[in-house]
Amino acid sequence: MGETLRCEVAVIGAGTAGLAAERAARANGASTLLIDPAFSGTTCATVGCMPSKLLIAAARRAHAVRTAGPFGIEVGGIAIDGPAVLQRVRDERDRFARLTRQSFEDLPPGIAIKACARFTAPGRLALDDGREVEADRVVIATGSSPVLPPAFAALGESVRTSDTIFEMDDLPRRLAVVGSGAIGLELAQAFAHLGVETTLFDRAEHMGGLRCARVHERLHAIIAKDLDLRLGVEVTPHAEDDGARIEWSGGQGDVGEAHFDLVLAALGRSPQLGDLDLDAAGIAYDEKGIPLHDRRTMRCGDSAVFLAGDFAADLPLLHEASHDGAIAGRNAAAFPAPVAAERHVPFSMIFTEPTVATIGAAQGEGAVTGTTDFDDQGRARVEGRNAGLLTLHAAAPDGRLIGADMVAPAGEHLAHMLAWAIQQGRTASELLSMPFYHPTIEEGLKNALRTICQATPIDLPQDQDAGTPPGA
Ligand SMILES: Cc1cc2nc3c(=O)[nH]c(=O)nc-3n(C[C@H](O)[C@H](O)[C@H](O)COP(=O)(O)OP(=O)(O)OC[C@H]3O[C@@H](n4cnc5c(N)ncnc54)[C@H](O)[C@@H]3O)c2cc1C
Ligand SMILES: NC(=O)c1ccc[n+]([C@@H]2O[C@H](COP(=O)([O-])OP(=O)(O)OC[C@H]3O[C@@H](n4cnc5c(N)ncnc54)[C@H](O)[C@@H]3O)[C@@H](O)[C@H]2O)c1
Repeated sequence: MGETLRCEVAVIGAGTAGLAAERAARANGASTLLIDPAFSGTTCATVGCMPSKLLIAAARRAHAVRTAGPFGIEVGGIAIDGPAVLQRVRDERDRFARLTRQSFEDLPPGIAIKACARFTAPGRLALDDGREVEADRVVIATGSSPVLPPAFAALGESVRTSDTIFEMDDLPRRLAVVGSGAIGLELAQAFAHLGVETTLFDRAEHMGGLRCARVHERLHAIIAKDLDLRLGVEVTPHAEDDGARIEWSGGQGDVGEAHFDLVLAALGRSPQLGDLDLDAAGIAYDEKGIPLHDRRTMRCGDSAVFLAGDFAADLPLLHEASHDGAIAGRNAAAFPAPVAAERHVPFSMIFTEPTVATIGAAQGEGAVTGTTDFDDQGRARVEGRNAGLLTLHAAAPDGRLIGADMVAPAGEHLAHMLAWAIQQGRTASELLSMPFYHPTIEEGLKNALRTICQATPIDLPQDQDAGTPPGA
């Protein structure tokens, strides 16, 4: 029998969510243990947010240079040095991962336990090094991993997921990206802008979780200019000596096959259940194995188990993982009197050019929708980034903003502004009372806001000008 470690709060998984949970539990006075088999860095730093944004940054440079012609700037002989692009991605990524690992070293002695955990009973964990943990409360924060169905796994060396794509030595010549969610869209466009001949497939007709059909139509037109886009198709992969052959067929008569050097499977992520053995934890879970929990407390039923991060499969995003962790950690420490937290407005972005974002509620019954078209918006046109559409949804009768869908230039800034306004319960009229600098992309929002004002009894504030300066 190995050693038994005891604590008030044990956190399983040292990713963004687990680190936040341990920090919060300790700050609230609990004795803690943080258990992870690797302590190699978070998904965000090692294979997620940061390497993907680094690749996108290189792609943006390449795209900007290639599209400089209309500004009277001719750049001849553009050469993309694939190994150098990927090396910078890894070098910068490794720096972020190193900083994350340093934060493990800052943990008080004895808290980090390098092992894989599984439940043997409520409040009891077996570690794979033979030790046991007895904890009054447990936070599960084991994250998620890429889905790779057997037909794709059978491609061997010719298939990559986001876990392995950044380890390539060089860019492929022809790439198939299967899955047009956040990962597929971001990486397919980035590789295409880096000169890789790219085809993006999805069995669904809709990309990137956009809810508004008009915004999706605009996204479709933008992405289809960058790469070969095939939505609504079933894909069958076949291994070949020097890559893979993809056969596809769809309801619209889109049938074909092509050879690719590499396939990127971006088919979604599933929670890392591993051999946690949730039955032994004494908690109820759904058909996918996700424990039933309350998002405001992150507590599973009336048990002493809490969830945080991608494992909870609510909104698998970085800012939600850290918020989950803070809520779960505090409540695990405060047990048995959990505090219900206000959750952020649901808010997700996809870092394509232009940016895709969905915020809050979709266009629904009773909602008033205003639109901003960026195809001819002043500042967007000045910058040669005039492509995109934004729909802004407000509740009747007061024009309180409730949600937005967009594919928009400077979308990451617009999306933040709107997410904050929506979370604060602001009305269209209140936003129009704020200063809008000229000429900016933000100014474009006025169109959508004014439409909402006109459709509600609370019209444009009387002390605000209703005119439009040139290029607004
Ligand atoms: C390619 C990609 C790009 C992304 N880009 C963005 C983005 O731009 N913006 C954004 O907001 N989000 C993005 N995300 C999502 C974001 O990275 C995740 O939501 C976030 O990292 C989840 O953190 P986590 O703590 O839940 O999981 P993780 O960081 O994965 O941590 C889970 C930890 O649990 C450990 N573990 C697993 N099983 C056990 C066990 N049995 N015992 C002990 N430990 C265990 C693992 O070793 C790991 O360290 C991206 C994700 C990917 C894949
Ligand atoms: N910018 C960001 O915030 C960002 C970036 C990347 C990832 N992420 C996070 O990572 C999560 C996972 O991303 P993802 O893109 O892998 O998942 P996803 O669930 O968003 O998209 C998966 C896509 O694959 C398609 N698909 C599944 N099986 C298929 C098959 N056999 N053939 C064809 N198409 C198939 C689905 O229809 C879907 O469109 C996201 O939900 C997001 O939370 C966030």
